[in-house]
Amino acid sequence: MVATKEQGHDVVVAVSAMGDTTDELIDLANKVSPDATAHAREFDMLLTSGERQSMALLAMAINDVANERGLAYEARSFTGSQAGLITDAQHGRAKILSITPERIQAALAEGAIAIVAGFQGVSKETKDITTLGRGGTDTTAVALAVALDADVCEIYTDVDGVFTADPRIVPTARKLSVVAFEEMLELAASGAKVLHLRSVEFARRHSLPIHVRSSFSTLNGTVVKGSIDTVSPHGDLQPGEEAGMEAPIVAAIAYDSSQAKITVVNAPDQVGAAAKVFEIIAGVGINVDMVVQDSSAARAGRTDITFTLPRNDVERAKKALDLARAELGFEDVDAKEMVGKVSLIGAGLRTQPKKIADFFSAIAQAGVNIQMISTSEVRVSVVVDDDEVQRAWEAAAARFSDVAVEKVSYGLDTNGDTPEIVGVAHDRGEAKITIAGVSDEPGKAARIFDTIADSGINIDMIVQNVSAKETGRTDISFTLPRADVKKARAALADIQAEVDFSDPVTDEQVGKLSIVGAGMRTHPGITAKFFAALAAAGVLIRMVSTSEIRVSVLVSADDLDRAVRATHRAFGLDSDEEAIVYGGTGR
Ligand SMILES: Nc1ncnc2c1ncn2[C@@H]1O[C@H](COP(=O)(O)OP(=O)(O)O)[C@@H](O)[C@H]1O
Ligand SMILES: N[C@@H](CC(=O)OP(=O)(O)O)C(=O)O
Repeated sequence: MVATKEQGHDVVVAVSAMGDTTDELIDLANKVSPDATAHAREFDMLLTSGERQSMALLAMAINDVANERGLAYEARSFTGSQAGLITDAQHGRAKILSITPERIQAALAEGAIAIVAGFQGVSKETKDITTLGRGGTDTTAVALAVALDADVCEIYTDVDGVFTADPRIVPTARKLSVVAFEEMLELAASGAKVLHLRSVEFARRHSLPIHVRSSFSTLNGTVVKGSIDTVSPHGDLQPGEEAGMEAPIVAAIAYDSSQAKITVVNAPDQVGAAAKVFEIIAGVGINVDMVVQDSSAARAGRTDITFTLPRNDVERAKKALDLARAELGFEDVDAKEMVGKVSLIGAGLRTQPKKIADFFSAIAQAGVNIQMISTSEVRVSVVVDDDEVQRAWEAAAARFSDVAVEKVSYGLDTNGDTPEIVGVAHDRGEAKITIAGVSDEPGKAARIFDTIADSGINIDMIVQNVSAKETGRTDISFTLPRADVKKARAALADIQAEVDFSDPVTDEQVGKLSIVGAGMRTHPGITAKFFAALAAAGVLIRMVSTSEIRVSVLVSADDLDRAVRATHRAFGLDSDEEAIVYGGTGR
């Protein structure tokens, strides 16, 4: 900081709490009150004190250095509220509405270093102190950088940058020098906690580069910048003025009617089954797009694996799979040549699930049945019958009026230079809920996810796999933060009779593993390679979901670390040197 200031730059610093301070404050609150978080206003007031300690102490330390060296500047600390960070009134997960950083600008104009307490703001409506949610200091830093029109936002952490995997799990992970915004979004959303998801989203909206680097060394870290997405508009995505700086944005509704879908019906649910299916497909040079698989306890050791692919490749894929029927032990290959995909493209979709629910409900109201779902931070896609694509798209476009509408076609972009994947991320904080026996009619998924969204729960993976068997029933599975399981079950119980499904089954012993990279759009066989690595490590895949540039699988919690290492190795990401983790837990 001092060095940067001495180079003639204006410097604003956002600080987090020291060490385990935030966790200690939470423990303290729990000792005083049995249900501390119920006192939402006071809980937030308490938690913001950790950052206030850091900012004041840091300002003193810098001022001492300046005095000692006879330098002509000072450091001044500001709370989030003093820095003009205006939020909505949702305690514990407040969203930034606007920033009016006049006091910071005045301090800079007087030559001071401004130090701002991270992770906090003040509610526009109630004037109460709010917090942005755990890890929110990254978001404070990026938001301030945007508001102050800074050249770059540097995020200091306890590793040298963003690595190809968490260096705590994979010591031979490699540091990436540059990562595109969409790739970083997928990594952060998949558990790479080195950057807070919301901070990446914020930076992407405003095209502000982030430099992730170590607090303990002066090495260059990782720069997050640039877009790989040719479909989604990027740059200055602007939400409506009232909605605030983090409001979800729907930038486009896209559709593609050149797809086909194949379901491998009743495959044995055992290690290596999915790997074999995709090895066969990759072997005939076909690139798959969406993949879903969900093994539910109700299916007694059997699972369906469904994927979409270019229509021209269907016959070839079906033939190749049929030849391997005996080896693979599945019952049937069901090919549907005429399906299409409708996608909602935008920003902040996952952290504000209401938009996803709206999308499903618009399609349901048009009487169109959803056959497959895939979700990511920047895109939600559904597969529907080809002759209903147009209708589904029109309904969605009407619901999200004022948005750009695009027609995109499926295909490979041919830039072969991109690496297959940039990294592997993992997450141990999720649980899986399966709702079996949902009748396969328009509107059911919409009702379920609308209810979950109303409880303020962010859903992660969603898999709905319409079985080729004519049962008229489907299973819907999704993953969510483990802490929200109780709330979700209560919400589901309320609509169980109305929507009509069997008792939801919860599994908390799960871990999620994802591979991320723009390269998977150009390299066929990535899914096969991923699944083969898991099979070789003896890891059973329990659920699969994909986005354009990510493949995620759910595995047993006990298998997670092993699975991460095996995958990292299989994609040739291991480095000869061990990464340095500088200690400290940084909470
Ligand atoms: N792909 C990754 N690259 C770098 N670090 C990662 C990655 N995935 C997970 N991490 C973890 O993120 C940690 C840094 O995040 P965090 O502790 O939240 O930082 P801070 O407390 O400094 O904000 C690292 O110590 C590392 O274990
Ligand atoms: N202190 C807050 C905010 C924060 O950003 O923390 P960290 O930088 O340690 O992730 C928390 O623990 O959530």
